[in-house]
Amino acid sequence: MIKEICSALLEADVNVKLVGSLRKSIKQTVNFKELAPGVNKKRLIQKAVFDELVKLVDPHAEPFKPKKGKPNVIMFVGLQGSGKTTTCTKLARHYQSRGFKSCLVCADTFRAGAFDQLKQNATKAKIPYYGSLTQTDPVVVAKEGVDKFKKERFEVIIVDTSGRHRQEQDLFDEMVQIQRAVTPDQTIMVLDASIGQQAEAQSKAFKEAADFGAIIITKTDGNANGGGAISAYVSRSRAFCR
Ligand SMILES: Nc1nc2c(ncn2[C@@H]2O[C@H](COP(=O)(O)OP(=O)(O)OP(=O)(O)O)[C@@H](O)[C@H]2O)c(=O)[nH]1
Repeated sequence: MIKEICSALLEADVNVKLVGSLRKSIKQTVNFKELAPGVNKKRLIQKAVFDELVKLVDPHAEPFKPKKGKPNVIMFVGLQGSGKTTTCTKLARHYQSRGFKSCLVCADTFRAGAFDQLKQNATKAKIPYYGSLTQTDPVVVAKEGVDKFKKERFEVIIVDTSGRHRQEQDLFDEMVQIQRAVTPDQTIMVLDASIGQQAEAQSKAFKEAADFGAIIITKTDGNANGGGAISAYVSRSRAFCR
């Protein structure tokens, strides 16, 4: 059974070294020689695997929690099409349903249609939003939006930024400028699960530029390679957004 589980993890693009250490820890945890008769071995292995996987992604740090009664600015960064806009709205709804006055700011002036997309998502989710069809400087839009919502006493202000690649220095500089302008309490990097082992280099580049505090992995529903992103992430020892 352990062999099957390890094969499944390898198929899901989990780093081979991680699978090896996982296998070792499971074998140490489940000592077959000393098992009492009648013990359900299958259950025991399942629990050991589950515990090890949880340990693997445990950031050993308290996840970011917004504070009531004050503005908490969250900025999203990530590659093009990784799912930032979609996830921003999901997170805004998540906090809204937990009693936080939440809103969205579209600082993506790069992609035509980005503001419309955010508007559509936000309207559907009944989340107030801010953006501009005429202002081309994302730093200005981000600052205006955050200032406006702060004045209106919003508690969770989520800033969506445009997608960028680590090779695009100008876009990276722009991301840093937005970060300086809105001084977020938390920066979240969004990673598409299908990126696989590439995630490590990407997250390293983003970490060095924007110093994110958490990662959200998207599209785990449609792709079997989520393990690559997870293992790359584990190697960078960053906190998952929970
Ligand atoms: N299956 C699946 N699709 C998703 C998920 N998250 C986002 N998408 C889809 O992925 C596509 C890109 O998502 P966006 O939210 O626009 O990504 P983005 O990072 O804001 O894109 P840019 O602004 O161009 O950088 C859209 O078609 C989404 O519907 C997810 O968790 N699962």
